[in-house]
Amino acid sequence: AALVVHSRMGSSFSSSSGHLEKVKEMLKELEDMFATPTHNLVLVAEAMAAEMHAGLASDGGSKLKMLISYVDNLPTGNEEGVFYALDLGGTNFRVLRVHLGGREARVVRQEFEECSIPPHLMLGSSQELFDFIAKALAKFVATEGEEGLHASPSRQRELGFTFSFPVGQTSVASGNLIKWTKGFSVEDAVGQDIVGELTKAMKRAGVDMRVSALVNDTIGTLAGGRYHDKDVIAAVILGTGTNAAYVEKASAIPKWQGLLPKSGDMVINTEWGNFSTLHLPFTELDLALDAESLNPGEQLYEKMISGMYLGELVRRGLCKLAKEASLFGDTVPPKLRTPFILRTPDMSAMHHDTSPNLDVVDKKLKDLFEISNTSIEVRKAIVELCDIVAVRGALLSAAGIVGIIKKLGRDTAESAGEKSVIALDGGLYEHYTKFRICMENTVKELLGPRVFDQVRIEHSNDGSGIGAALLAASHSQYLEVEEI
Ligand SMILES: Nc1ncnc2c1ncn2[C@@H]1O[C@H](COP(=O)(O)OP(=O)(O)O)[C@@H](O)[C@H]1O
Ligand SMILES: O=P(O)(O)OC[C@H]1O[C@@H](O)[C@H](O)[C@@H](O)[C@@H]1O
Repeated sequence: AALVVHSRMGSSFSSSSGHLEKVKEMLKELEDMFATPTHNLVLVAEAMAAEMHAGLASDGGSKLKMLISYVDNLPTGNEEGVFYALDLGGTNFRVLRVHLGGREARVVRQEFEECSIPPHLMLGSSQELFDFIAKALAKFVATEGEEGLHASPSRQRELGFTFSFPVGQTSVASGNLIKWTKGFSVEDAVGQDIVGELTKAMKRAGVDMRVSALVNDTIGTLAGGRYHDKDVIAAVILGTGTNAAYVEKASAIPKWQGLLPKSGDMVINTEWGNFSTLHLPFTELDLALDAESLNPGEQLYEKMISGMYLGELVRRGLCKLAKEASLFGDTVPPKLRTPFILRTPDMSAMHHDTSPNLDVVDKKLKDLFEISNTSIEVRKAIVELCDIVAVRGALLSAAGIVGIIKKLGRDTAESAGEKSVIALDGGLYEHYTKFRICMENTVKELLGPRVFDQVRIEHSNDGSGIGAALLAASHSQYLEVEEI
């Protein structure tokens, strides 16, 4: 395979004294530990495709749950009316109102409110979490003006619920929470029907609304992406967590016991964050992060790639350099030991610092760790560490995407006729430029130019919100009535 060429700050860092010599040596060790050469990426991609097959063959057949979404037809573009969407992600929570105007008008109007999820609710009770969501929804519904009433007169409002956690769907509008991921651990919600929990909370909050679709955010993004581009076949989220969904042939799902859908398609939520293979470059930093996480042994691929964890991996690398190479002098600055104090946005800001004296790095060190008077060489070492961690995440994300393309048999010159569009979203993808560029370049390197010509990676901004509203519309209770 072609040599993967990716941006590396690399050799700009030179040593001027003994301790810097040790820092440089250790950075080289870390670079070797994090290395994912091309032949490795090819094996990771092949392992992803194989695990996808295994996960479709039987429940428990793979670390990839390959969850059936019961979404067997994606939006047509004809959807009309006012629909609501709730989008519960790993960091943010949004309520949306979308006025759909059908094929011509498309999205007539979209309003939304976003807020960060109070951290204590991520570790509290199910009722506290869902009451918070329902109360925010009640407040937002109250702002609906005349327009909404005209668009959907005397109808019970309907809602698409985007829920960014693994759910064992029992229908398109019901499903039981399998486990929490990222920073959530609301124990009494595990195993519960998420729609049931929300419906009870909406009643308590006086909201008269029906949940007509419960979808993972990757499915919402896929639906939102397909709404604008018929060639969208998969969606990937690189946000607080990471995941992918794609359109599978219903006949290629041995574990599917239901009737084959008319469309012949079934959207699958791969839950690829839980992917694992021997070909992943596990380092001591990954093992320690996993052991001390809320979900040890779970989501190992996600913990190497996604926004919740990249900054934490850099922090752990800095601790190692401080302890073993005296990066910041004879002691380890106390704040450096605080888990998750270095968030990925901070890492990204340092990584993208183009100032001659790396002033952004200097400011972050002061603001976050109360570390000052660092030399330019130390700051360059920190940027180099950010690059090592980010590049590995980008390379592994690219290998995952190529794995899906392989699973769909679209990685060969024979399939060159078919366009394959991958809808991408998530705050990490959207804001971490070096990560995004490295990932996209790597997909191209791994597929080769001919096949890559038929593959497009598109940013589907906020696809999951619109997508959830579209899926609510296409599964509306009123739709059946009209059809009859
Ligand atoms: N400037 C940034 N640089 C790098 N990563 C970022 C930046 N801003 C946000 N992120 C990452 O994106 C994540 C938020 O992703 P987003 O998709 O917006 O929300 P959610 O994960 O809740 O769906 C954050 O957890 C953070 O890790
Ligand atoms: O949008 P977020 O919060 O980054 O979530 C991305 C993924 O995060 C993973 O942890 C969840 O298991 C997935 O279901 C989800 O799609």
